[in-house]
Amino acid sequence: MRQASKVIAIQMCSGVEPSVNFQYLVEQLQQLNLQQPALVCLPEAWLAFCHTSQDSVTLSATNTYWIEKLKLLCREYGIWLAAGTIALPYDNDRYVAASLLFNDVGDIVAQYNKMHLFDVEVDDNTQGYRESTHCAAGTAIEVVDSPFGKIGLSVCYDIRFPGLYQAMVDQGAQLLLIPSAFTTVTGAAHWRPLLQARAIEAQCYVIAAAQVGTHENGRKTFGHSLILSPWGTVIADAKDTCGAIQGDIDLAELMQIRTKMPVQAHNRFKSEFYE
Ligand SMILES: O=C(O)CNC(=O)[C@H](CS)NC(=O)CCC(=O)C(=O)O
Repeated sequence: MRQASKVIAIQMCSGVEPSVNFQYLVEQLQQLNLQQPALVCLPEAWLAFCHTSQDSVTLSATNTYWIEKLKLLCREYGIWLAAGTIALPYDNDRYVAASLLFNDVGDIVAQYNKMHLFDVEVDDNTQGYRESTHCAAGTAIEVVDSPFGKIGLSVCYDIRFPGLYQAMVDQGAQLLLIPSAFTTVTGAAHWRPLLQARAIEAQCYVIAAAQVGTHENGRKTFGHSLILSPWGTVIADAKDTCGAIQGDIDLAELMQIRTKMPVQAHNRFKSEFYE
């Protein structure tokens, strides 16, 4: 059995300028003084929380520059890094919201593109959200092995679609990453119960690094980055301040929870019960 390892979520109030947001990440890593193995998780749109989605398309053409710098950071600090989302090119007027996972020598070991896009009216003094205007939806789930356990990648609005998480658990997921930029209105009502439900029903650790506060682009986000145990317990909550929270992953505890309450084996909505 693998020993306990550290997971970290960095809560951010990203502005529009990548170099400023990147510098914030570097300062956080300098302060953290991490022991290995450690997995550092960043929020959705951490590198650039743009004024318009057209700006995200424009930036997507140059973001490989930052990806190369992230590889070096992983090597320098000996960390695994789940880099929230970064806009990467899709076609002339669309990007994909790519969630990249780097290992501790700076290799990209997984890329998940956000599947569920936030085309939603929210009573928060905005005109509503139309993410699909300039973002192309991902089409594939991503579960990947790591020293921390099997990691399933997802992003923000994905949290509302439990079928995605069931599919990742079917592929062996033990940790669910949910980098986010939740609205304050939906966050206050839904964020924590949704995350707890996914942790409990999937019997997985959940690491949800979030954006917080009033951003340079005028948006407001809910914060409360959370680390949850597979029992649904809140291990750490970043509340409404920027900075890092930490938790320990114990796969022996996860196995014990799954052995005592084998909900995956009991699930009547799996095809083997119909055939
Ligand atoms: O657009 C960017 O630059 C970064 N991306 C976001 O902020 C995304 C799309 S608008 N936000 C969400 O998915 C919020 C979901 C949410 O709040 C809910 O499900 O209630």
